Amino acid sequence: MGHILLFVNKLHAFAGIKLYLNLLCMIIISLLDGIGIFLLVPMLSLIGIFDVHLGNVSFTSIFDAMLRTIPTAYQLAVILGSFIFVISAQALLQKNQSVLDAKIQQSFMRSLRLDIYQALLKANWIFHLKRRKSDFQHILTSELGRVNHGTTLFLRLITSITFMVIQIGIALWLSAKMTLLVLLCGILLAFISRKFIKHAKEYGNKTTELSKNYYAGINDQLNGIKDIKSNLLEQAHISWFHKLNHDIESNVIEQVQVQSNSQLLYRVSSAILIGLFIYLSLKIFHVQSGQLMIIIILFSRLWPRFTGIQSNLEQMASTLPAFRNLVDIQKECESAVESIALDCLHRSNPFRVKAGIECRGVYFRYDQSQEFYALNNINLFIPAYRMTAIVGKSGAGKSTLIDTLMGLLRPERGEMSVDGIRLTEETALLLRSSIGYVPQDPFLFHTTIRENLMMMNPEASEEQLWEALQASAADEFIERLLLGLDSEIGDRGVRLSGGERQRLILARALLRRPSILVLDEPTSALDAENEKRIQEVLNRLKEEMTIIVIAHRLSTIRNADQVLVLEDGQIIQEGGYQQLSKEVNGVFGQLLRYQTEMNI
Ligand SMILES: Nc1ncnc2c1ncn2[C@@H]1O[C@H](COP(=O)(O)OP(=O)(O)OP(=O)(O)O)[C@@H](O)[C@H]1O
Repeated sequence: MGHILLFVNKLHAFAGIKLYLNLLCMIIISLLDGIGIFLLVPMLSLIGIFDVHLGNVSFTSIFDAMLRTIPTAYQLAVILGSFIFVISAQALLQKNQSVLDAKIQQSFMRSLRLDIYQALLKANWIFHLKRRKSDFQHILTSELGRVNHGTTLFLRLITSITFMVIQIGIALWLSAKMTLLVLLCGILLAFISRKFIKHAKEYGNKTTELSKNYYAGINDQLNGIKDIKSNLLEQAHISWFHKLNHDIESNVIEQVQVQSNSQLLYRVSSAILIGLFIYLSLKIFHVQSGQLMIIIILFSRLWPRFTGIQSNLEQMASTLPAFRNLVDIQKECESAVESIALDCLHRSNPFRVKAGIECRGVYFRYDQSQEFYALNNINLFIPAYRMTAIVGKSGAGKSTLIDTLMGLLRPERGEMSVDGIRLTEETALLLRSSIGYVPQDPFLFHTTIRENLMMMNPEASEEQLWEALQASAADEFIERLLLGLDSEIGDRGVRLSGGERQRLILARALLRRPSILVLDEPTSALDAENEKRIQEVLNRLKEEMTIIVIAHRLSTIRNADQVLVLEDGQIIQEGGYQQLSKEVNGVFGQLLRYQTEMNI
């Protein structure tokens, strides 16, 4: 329940006065509802429509006196007219309150969604490395939907409780003894129903787990659809999907069974109680028929409130795990938040590297409970306006080193500096704002080429776009497209070849006019002709920026000024390309030899 209260506090902080206005509306609606229904029968009996004895029902004397001032011929019309007025006023207010309710709720959900999304984007890279992406999708869609439902239920609960309290007040005024008896039964019912709430919470936990697996599985399988189809793995995945859906179905049916059991209990207990009440009223308390009529009306109004609240609580219990999930992820994101506000970064001037980047005794581990260091005592200097290449076998630590240089990963030990200034978490972020990054697995959005490029620099002119495209050797293939820059490139750029995607990503990175250009395997998907073009491009760009490039294809880095060879997280060789290629027994010489042999 603590988690729900946390959200209620948030809702309170968010909606403020509107929440109280909503509550006030609810109170007035409840009052009008109570007045309209409860008083109709006694009023009709006052003018002799019903032959019931109202006896000593205290409030009737007030209305009796009022009715006497009206001519008899108009009394029925006045009573029915008042009834219609009260109920219509209540309906009108109810309509407006429903809209206000929806507005509060929807704007609260919008702000919640935005908070979570921002928290996710502002969390540091190591946080993202440790989590499954599908968990975020699950939270931002399914879990937020359940929290939305939980918030609706909570607001409905407040309405029901307000309604009930007011109607209890009116009922107490009508007949204290009978009302207290109904209340006692209500409390008894709440006590018996505790186990239903507990079950609902358990099913809620199971729902969270199952929907998390569903999202993760779907995500993985859709990402690997080509793999599935090429390797004829369809049947295995369909079986997985079948089983998971069966589990989801069973969970929902069990949940509905528990809910319908509780509904059965409420209905049967309601019938028993009504029978018991009528019996007690007539045989033990000897109440008059007027009072009995009021008691029946009162009971039929109050009891559904009790049961409504009860089933509301059960449904809320099943949404509790989603609230907990959301709170946990937000807390985790907040504890992993990058120290500088992103909007500050946009306001600050771009950082330009003048001398170079230095690492001294840098160590990094992905898992601090393990002994394995992905970077182990790294000492290096990357000179500005030069091309530095990082090479090594698979798993040597190249990507980890690049991520550390970009400030995505923080060294566990050691120091990093730029132009002699020590890199803190804050300055590392500033440094990142001046980096253009071309990843190994280029990601493009499902939109036009133009929009994909403009994301990096929304103010770029047509001329600047083509300049970047020329620099990355992407101009020719775009000119050939029917819609040129306005061509849609499909999901993750699927309508382009691997090499075209790589060149487009390079153009996008160049649009930012970065001080440092970081390329992770920039030519892995290029043919020899385009590789040569990229080589020339990089050679030219050296004059404007510092270039760091990871390359398995060593031909790409032929013009590198410095080559760093990594093995097991350590730099085992460094020097110019020509110098290292002459050291035939060195790792670089070996790598070069393997590649030359493979190309023959
Ligand atoms: N997110 C991670 N969590 C745990 N260990 C990781 C993670 N990423 C990489 N590693 C480990 O760190 C080591 C260095 O990995 P890294 O990706 O830096 O190598 P690499 O040289 O870039 O390899 P490749 O050329 O295959 O991309 C490897 O042993 C790898 O298993």
